[in-house]
Parts: sequence; structure tokens; C-alpha cells
Amino acid sequence: MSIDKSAKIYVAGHRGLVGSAVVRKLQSLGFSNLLLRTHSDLDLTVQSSVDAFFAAEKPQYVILAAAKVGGIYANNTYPADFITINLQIQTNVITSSFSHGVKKLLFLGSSCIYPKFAPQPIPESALLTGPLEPTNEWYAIAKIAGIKMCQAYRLQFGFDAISAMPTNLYGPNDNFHPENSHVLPALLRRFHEAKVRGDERVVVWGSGTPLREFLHVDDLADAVVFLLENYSGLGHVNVGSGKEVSIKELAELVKEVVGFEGELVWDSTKPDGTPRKLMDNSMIESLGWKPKISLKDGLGGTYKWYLENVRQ
Ligand SMILES: NC(=O)C1=CN([C@@H]2O[C@H](COP(=O)(O)OP(=O)(O)OC[C@H]3O[C@@H](n4cnc5c(N)ncnc54)[C@H](OP(=O)(O)O)[C@@H]3O)[C@@H](O)[C@H]2O)C=CC1
Ligand SMILES: C[C@H]1O[C@H](OP(=O)(O)OP(=O)(O)OC[C@H]2O[C@@H](n3cnc4c(=O)[nH]c(N)nc43)[C@H](O)[C@@H]2O)[C@@H](O)[C@@H](O)C1=O
Repeated sequence: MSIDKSAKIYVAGHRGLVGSAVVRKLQSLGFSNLLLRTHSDLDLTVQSSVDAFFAAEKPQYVILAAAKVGGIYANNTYPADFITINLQIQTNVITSSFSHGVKKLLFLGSSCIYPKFAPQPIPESALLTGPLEPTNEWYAIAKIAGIKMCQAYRLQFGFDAISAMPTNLYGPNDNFHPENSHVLPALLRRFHEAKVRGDERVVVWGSGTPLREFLHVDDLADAVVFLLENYSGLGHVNVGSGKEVSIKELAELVKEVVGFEGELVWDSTKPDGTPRKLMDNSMIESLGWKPKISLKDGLGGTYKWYLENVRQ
């Protein structure tokens, strides 16, 4: 089904990594009626404000890319924030979308919903088959609840709510905070600052052995629009690149892209997190979608974006 280009589409979290990429994608496709609100205009944790917004604006489609998001350190340090804020945002947006007649909603989860020792590559059916990774279980529980809410509203009311589970993402508008960000933006910034200062060493967290699958956010945005137009099933859908690298390989690649010439030092006091997290992407591929951007190209583009938009 292709969505009418004048349909009113609310992209929640449009200034974040994912939301901004979804907006770029929708605009490039000619969608002309996007509904956008900043966090300060509309706090999605406040149920009465969210409901009043939906009552007044009546969006037809909703892409839920607003969330409390962070890397391994932030997830491990602020468990109460991660579970509470995410449960509040998603509950408010899903319930108001349903009660104000939204035609279709897409909820974004994360590959951290799967058990720490899930079979690799991880199929959608691995959900709730084992214990979670402790560093992000609070966030994961909220995301699992989001998937289940979409399913419950579909089963009880026929509400067309779907869930996409992206792997680790990166790209323009990422969070480059030194501690709270994900590994890729954290390393881009750390290597860049070390190069500028002429440092001999850069510290990287953990052992370097964990494996991660990275997807450029423009590929994810393409998948989000694809799923909105082509998928209306009960089950959630994995969205990944199908390619994994070790954190050590990633650090070497970032070092090369940035042009840092010193050495890497591993900080073993920092957690490794899940040892491996490669998703089985055969469901979305069988629907007809696949990613286009390689890690090397995506990293180069993201470093360029960082130089033009973030560095002081
Ligand atoms: N980044 C990644 O690697 C991955 C992300 N995802 C998922 O994608 C989605 C988007 O993540 P990402 O773009 O990276 O996150 P970002 O932190 O980049 O963006 C999140 C957005 O949500 C907004 N937001 C947060 N709290 C509120 C609130 N109470 N009211 C209104 N707006 C709010 C933020 O605004 P403000 O900054 O002003 O608070 C921000 O614009 C999330 O659901 C996440 O779980 C899934 C897998 C991997
Ligand atoms: C997307 C996913 O993101 C989070 O999980 P994660 O995959 O573990 O994410 P991460 O990017 O923070 O770390 C990946 C690996 O990289 C290592 N690492 C090295 N050096 C740095 C570093 O400087 N910063 C960070 N953050 N990690 C580093 C780090 O020790 C770890 O081994 C979830 O909490 C949850 O939010 C979620 O869903």
C-alpha cells in the first residue's frame, strides 16, 4: 500500500538520530504534511498533553522515534529513567493514537530486547526465551512492553500498530556525548579530539571482543517507510545490516577514518555488555527490503557531518 503524499504523519522525536532521518526520507519522497513537535513544545511523558495534542491535530500515521536513549554506560547508570520514561512515552503515544483514530503506528524498539545469549543471528522468535543483558534490561523491558502493547491493541481492537527492531544505529544527529552516547559516535569524537590535541593514546572501553552489527540511520529510515507502506503483521520485524564487526575492528576503522596515528588502550573496568548481537534480517529481506550503505562509507559521511556540525 502506498501512503498518500498529503497524509498527516506525526514523527515523534524528529530532532533525534532516527526521527531526523525519517523526516529527511519522508521529505525526499514528497510527503508534505509532517506533524512535528520538539520536546519542549510537547513532553510525551505527560499523558494529558499528549492526549490533547492528538485530539487537536488528529494525525493519520505515527512514527514513534521519541525515547530515552543512550549507550551502555547511560543504560547501566540511569535504570529508573530508562524504564520509566520509555514506558510513559510509548504508553501515552500508543493509547492516544488508538483513541484518536490514527490509521497506523510504527513503534521503534531495539535489538537489546533479545536474550543475552540468544542464538546468532537472532530471529524474531528469540524474544522472551532467556535472561536479558543486565546493562540494559530496564530499557529492554520497556521496549518489550511496547511491542506487546502494539500486539495487544491489534488483537483486541484491530489497531494497525507495528514494531521495528533496529540494530545499533549511527549517522547525522547522533548523540556525541563522551559518556552517555553509543560506541560509534563516542569513538569518532574521542579519536578526533585526540588527533587535534596530538595525543599518543586513545582509551576504548571494555575488551574489544564484543561483536556488534551497525546500520546507517538513512538505511533505517528507508526501512521504516518501507514497513509503514508494506507490513501490517502482529510480529515485530528486525532491521539490521547483516554485517558484524568486533569493537576492536570498529575502533581501528574509526582511527583510520579520523586519521589518528597513536595507539589504542583498553579500559577493562568498563562493561562489555552483550558478547554478540547479530540479527537475523531474513523477514524484512523476504518482504523486499535491504540496506545500501556500507560501514566504511557511513562512517566517513558521519565524520564529515560531525566536523561540519558538532565540533567546536
Ligand atoms: N541509536 C541507536 O543506536 C538505536 C536507537 N533505537 C531506537 O530508535 C528510537 C530513536 O532513537 P534515537 O534517534 O537514537 O534517539 P535520540 O536520543 O537521538 O532521539 C530521541 C528523541 O526523542 C526526544 N524525546 C525524548 N524524551 C522526550 C519526551 N519526554 N518528550 C518529547 N520528546 C522526547 C528527544 O528530544 P530531546 O533530545 O529534546 O530530549 C529526541 O529528539 C528509540 O526508540 C530507540 O530505542 C533502536 C536501536 C538502536
Ligand atoms: C543500541 C544498544 O546500545 C546499548 O548497547 P550496546 O550495544 O552495548 O551499546 P554501546 O554502543 O554503548 O557499546 C557497544 C560496545 O562498545 C564498547 N565501547 C568501547 N568504547 C566505548 C565508548 O567510548 N562508549 C560506549 N558507549 N561504548 C564503548 C562497549 O563497552 C560495548 O562493548 C544498549 O545499552 C541499548 O541502548 C541498545 O539498544
